[in-house]
Amino acid sequence: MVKIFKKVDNSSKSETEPLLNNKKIVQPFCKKTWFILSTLVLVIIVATAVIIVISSLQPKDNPPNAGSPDRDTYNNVASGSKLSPVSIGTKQQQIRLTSVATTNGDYFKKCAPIVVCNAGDKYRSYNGSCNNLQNPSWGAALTPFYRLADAEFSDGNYTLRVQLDGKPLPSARLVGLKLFYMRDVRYSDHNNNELLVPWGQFLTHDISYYPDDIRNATTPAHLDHCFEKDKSKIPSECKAAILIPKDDPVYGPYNVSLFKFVRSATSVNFSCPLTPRTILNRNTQYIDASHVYGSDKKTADNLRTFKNGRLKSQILKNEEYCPQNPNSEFKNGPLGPSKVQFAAGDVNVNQNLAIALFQNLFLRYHNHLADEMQKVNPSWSDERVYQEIRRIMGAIIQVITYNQFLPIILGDDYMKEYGLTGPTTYDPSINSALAQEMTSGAFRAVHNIIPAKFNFMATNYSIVDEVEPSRVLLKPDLLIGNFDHMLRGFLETPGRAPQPSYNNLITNVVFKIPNLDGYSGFDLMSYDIQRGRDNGLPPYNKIRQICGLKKAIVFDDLSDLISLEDIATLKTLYSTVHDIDYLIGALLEKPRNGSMVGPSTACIIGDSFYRFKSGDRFFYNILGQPGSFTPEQIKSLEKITLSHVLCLSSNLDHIQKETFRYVDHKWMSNIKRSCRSYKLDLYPWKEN
Ligand code: HEM
Ligand SMILES: [Ca+2]
Repeated sequence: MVKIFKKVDNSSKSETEPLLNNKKIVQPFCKKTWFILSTLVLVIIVATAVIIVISSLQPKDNPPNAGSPDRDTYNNVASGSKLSPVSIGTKQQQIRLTSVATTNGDYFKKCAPIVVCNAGDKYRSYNGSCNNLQNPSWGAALTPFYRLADAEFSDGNYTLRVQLDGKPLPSARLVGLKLFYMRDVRYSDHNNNELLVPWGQFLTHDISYYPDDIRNATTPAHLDHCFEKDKSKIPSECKAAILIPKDDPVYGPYNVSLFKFVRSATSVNFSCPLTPRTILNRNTQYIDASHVYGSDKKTADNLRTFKNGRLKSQILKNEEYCPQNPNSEFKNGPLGPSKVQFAAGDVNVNQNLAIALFQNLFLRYHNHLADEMQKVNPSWSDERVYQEIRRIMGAIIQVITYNQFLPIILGDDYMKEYGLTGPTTYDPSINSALAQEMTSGAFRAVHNIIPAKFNFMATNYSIVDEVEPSRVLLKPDLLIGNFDHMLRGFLETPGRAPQPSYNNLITNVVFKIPNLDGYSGFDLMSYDIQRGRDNGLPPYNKIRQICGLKKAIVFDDLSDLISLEDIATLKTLYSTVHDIDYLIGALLEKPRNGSMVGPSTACIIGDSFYRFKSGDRFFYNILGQPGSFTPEQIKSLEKITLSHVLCLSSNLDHIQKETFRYVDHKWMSNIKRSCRSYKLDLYPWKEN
């Protein structure tokens, strides 16, 4: 029997009265029941009042997230500390970080171009400007990374940080070796496949790019002189080179004594001499598919056919790929001549096969959607189709990131705590620019899930090739003809379990340059640590404070999150607990259950993605803006998973809905869905 309930005004009676066929049903209701119920209600009211009074007497530095697993940690926050995160709201406690940096406004006061915006624009600008109408340059390409805390340099402005006792920091290579050498322990993650890696990198290239210092383009050659006997001949760039210890198990036998490290370009390269060193992000700092289209109009126009909204492409072995870049500086890259150098919205498209695969997937997806949209709206111009698909692509990358990727990296609890779920309310006071602490620190900690090898898999799941990253640096030729093999390999291989170390190859022999005398190589971890120092990242202990974790006074205070064994090694490397590099602390922290990262990483990632969502006027589920999607369009977009993109842009025919989930093809193949079931419904875009 169906009961329909309707609110009635007469409060002397029960609040809701069941109606059936609009007739009142008389409920049996005796006086005794009425008495018991009202007594019960009275008791509840009194008890609640007592609880409220008691809790209001508690000190104000209560844990922002009482009841969560982080409760103890938050209890340790010094009360009133300027660096403490703030929790807001009562129903769903949310954590907000407050930047304590003093320099975030400098560029905008001194160097930002004057931008005139049209508040009614439906589409994003190419370079991200005019997203925030009060601060039109916020988040635009070629504006500074945001800082949560002031930069830390030993001279305040430029020179790499030193330890509290004045000694130089330990060599980045030495730190990596002592803590992580041959520590590849928990190899496989049987919940997730390897696809998290190319997605993580693809997402990174949407929001971040800072090239090496172009004023010092000759630096690598300079660095050959770092060991001159005549000290006056040693170039100043050597101060940032990464020293390799003599007893290095990999490089020692070849007498390789340093990694050539080139510092990043700063605002000085762009005629804006700010101090301290200020790094400009070359890509738009919104999740807006700028790596597909470009972060400026010239790049975007070069990638367009100007017909039917399509992007330029080339056909190789009967398949569609990104267009060739005839001007690529890597046609004769470190691995020898390369016939294939792709052009895309981000210059790093050819860095390795995984990112090249994803740039190509999204190029294909754009063209597929453009064709479909033209069918739905035959009268639309090339411009209209192109802009509408560009807008949809940005939205799809957001949907996949927030619905599929972040819940795995952060876990559901952090997702809720940092306000990364559900509808979005636009807040123009939020600058969504990418934090330096994120791009040079927290997000790089996810380098720990990069696998040592990429498997190429045939349709029968047999592995036809295993490719080490060192074979694919800046030379994506191998992708041609292997597109589906590579994609299948990522989908069908369990991921590398998150762990403190990076894989052994990427820290030792990746990007090995063959045919050179001696031995030359690259260590991603050394570079990540050094990049943090190059960009003036605050050390780990400072980030702990920003994140509301306990400030350590002595090394042993780290035992709340780091093992005693690792603390013992840290003591041999750093003079004090205040000197530890952020990335190192981030990697050593024990992740919270259900998350892949530790609290000080989750905090910076959580804050960043909160700002990318609430500070982006064009975020896909913000309503009431000229660029907003309609509720029907949002519904259609929210049905999208990465599996849609993979199905439509490859020859794979069955993919699971939870795209990043590892599905053992032997036992669980029935979880996979036919690619025919994945289709973006463009009907809500149909115009009469
Ligand atoms: C095959 C996989 C990957 C490779 C080979 C790779 C390699 C690199 C390299 C060489 C750099 C520049 C290092 C420097 O000189 O500073 C870098 C930067 C970075 N990577 Fe990765 N990475 C991969 C995947 C990922 C993933 C999965 C993430 C995160 C989820 C990530 C996040 C970052 C970030 C945030 C930066 C700095 C951003 C920038 O350069 O603008 N990477 N990566
Ligand atoms: Ca972007």
